[in-house]
Amino acid sequence: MGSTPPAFIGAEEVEKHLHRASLLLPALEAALANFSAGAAGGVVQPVRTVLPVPRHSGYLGVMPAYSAADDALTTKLVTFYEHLKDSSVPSHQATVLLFDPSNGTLKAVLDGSVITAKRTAAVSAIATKLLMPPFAEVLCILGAGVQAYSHYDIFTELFTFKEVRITS
Ligand SMILES: NC(=O)C1=CN([C@@H]2O[C@H](COP(=O)(O)OP(=O)(O)OC[C@H]3O[C@@H](n4cnc5c(N)ncnc54)[C@H](O)[C@@H]3O)[C@@H](O)[C@H]2O)C=CC1
Ligand SMILES: O=C(O)C1=NCCCC1
Repeated sequence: MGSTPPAFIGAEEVEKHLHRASLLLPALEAALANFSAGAAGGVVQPVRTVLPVPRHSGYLGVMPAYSAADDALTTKLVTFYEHLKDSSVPSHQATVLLFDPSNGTLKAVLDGSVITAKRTAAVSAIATKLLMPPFAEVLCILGAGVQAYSHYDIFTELFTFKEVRITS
């Protein structure tokens, strides 16, 4: 590790930077296009490694990626556990590590849970923008957890629905 300790960017600060979910769209659209372009797009993103923790009904996922276009080297670490009723611990918890790609120094440790919530919903919204039939007027959400909220936020920011139905 370099002499300067890595910055720690907590959930509140991440949330502040991404206060409108749609702020993520341009960066994600570019990243998805780069990924889809194969080697020419300069994205290296191996399939996520998932380590089961069967004794505790959980998993640890490791998700490294490098983007040449952004010169960004990062990995997300995400745990996801069977959600126990009334548990105060979220079923999914994540941390993002950001490295200096030129020398491998760890530059920042970011809360990854807000990023996971908003990124996942934003990618759903991008797919929906391309695939949604023009006459769609009801938004249906299965589940009422973290992703339900983040999907509700961005979908109602970007599209107009007559009705929202949530089942959980
Ligand atoms: N592809 C991706 O990048 C990501 C995918 N996910 C996935 O999205 C899903 C939701 O994640 P979170 O909202 O963070 O979880 P969460 O634990 O916060 O919420 C899950 C919700 O689903 C409800 N639920 C459980 N079984 C159900 C059923 N049979 N029918 C209807 N509702 C049911 C629960 O009551 C709860 O409201 C999970 O499957 C998760 O693994 C989550 C994060 C990223
Ligand atoms: O991409 C993610 O983040 C996750 N995907 C599926 C399950 C847990 C988290």
